[in-house]
Amino acid sequence: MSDFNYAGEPALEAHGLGMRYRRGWALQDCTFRLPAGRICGLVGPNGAGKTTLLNIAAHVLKPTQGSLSLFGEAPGSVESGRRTAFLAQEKPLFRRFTVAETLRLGRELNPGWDQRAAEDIVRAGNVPFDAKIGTLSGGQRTRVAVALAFGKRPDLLLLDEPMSDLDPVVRHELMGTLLSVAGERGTTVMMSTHVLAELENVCDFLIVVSGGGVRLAGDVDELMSVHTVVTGAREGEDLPAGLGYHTLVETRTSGRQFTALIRPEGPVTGPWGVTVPSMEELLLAYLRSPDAPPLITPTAHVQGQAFGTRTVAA
Ligand SMILES: Nc1ncnc2c1ncn2[C@@H]1O[C@H](COP(=O)(O)OP(=O)(O)OP(=O)(O)O)[C@@H](O)[C@H]1O
Repeated sequence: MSDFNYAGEPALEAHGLGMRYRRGWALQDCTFRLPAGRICGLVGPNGAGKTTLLNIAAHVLKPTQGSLSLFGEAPGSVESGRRTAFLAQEKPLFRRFTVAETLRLGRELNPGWDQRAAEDIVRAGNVPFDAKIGTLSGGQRTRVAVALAFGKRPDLLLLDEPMSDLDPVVRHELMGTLLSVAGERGTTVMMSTHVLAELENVCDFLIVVSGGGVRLAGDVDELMSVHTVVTGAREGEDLPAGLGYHTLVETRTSGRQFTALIRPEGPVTGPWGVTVPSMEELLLAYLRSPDAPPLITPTAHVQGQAFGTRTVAA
């Protein structure tokens, strides 16, 4: 995709967003936008602030600083509530309700409810409609929660590690459903996960948070196009001097070899092998190097963005 979508309404936009708990700041100075219609992977180490960010977007938490808007509206507004569905890690469902009663509640609470989509998701997992939620396995409960979220026909789906208790086959199937439903309806998805391999071929947008800040954000093709993996021989104990001309995200050495993920600042010249990183390589490099200079690409860039986040030319 070379024609990046800069224009159009952002589904989610954060300005100087910060959240302080008693123990300290969980998020600080987060500024980025997620354009509508994107499938966004939200990645970061444990305690990075992913759940906090999703909880602010879902109006579960109120930020300490800054603001976040969903389709231009505050998270608590009727309009953004109607357009957004949140699948939290805990999946709070009424244990005494049956599956059918749970879906009926979804139908009563949501004017645009899609009963068929919700039922199809439940049926695909052979979950009995007359079973009480409290008697279901963790994975079956997750399936019902996914059905509730999809049945709402949201414009924005916020998913906090949604598939963590699902077996690999079900995970794959529900991910496929997620993609096809989102593709059909143009739903924006923001999904936190630790399973990096799962994001490849699924996400077209990435946000990496670490230590409470945004380290990387943007369109996947854009991000790939400004990073390069370089491999070559070390010079004595040091990396080749020419590498220092570029922005180094991560360097690793093994024996006399080095591998580096760089953001080239010009032609990469030298006796080195040069390859395009995979999404997993890119994400791992940023996760392993929390001190790498942050990068917010134009698709994720908010007008008047604070100094300290570097942008690349369009
Ligand atoms: N209710 C709370 N009270 C105090 N501190 C909290 C609270 N919730 C989260 N934190 C702290 O805020 C930081 C960010 O937590 P958060 O749950 O947002 O991270 P995360 O990226 O979702 O982590 P994980 O990948 O482990 O789910 C952590 O240091 C956590 O201990």
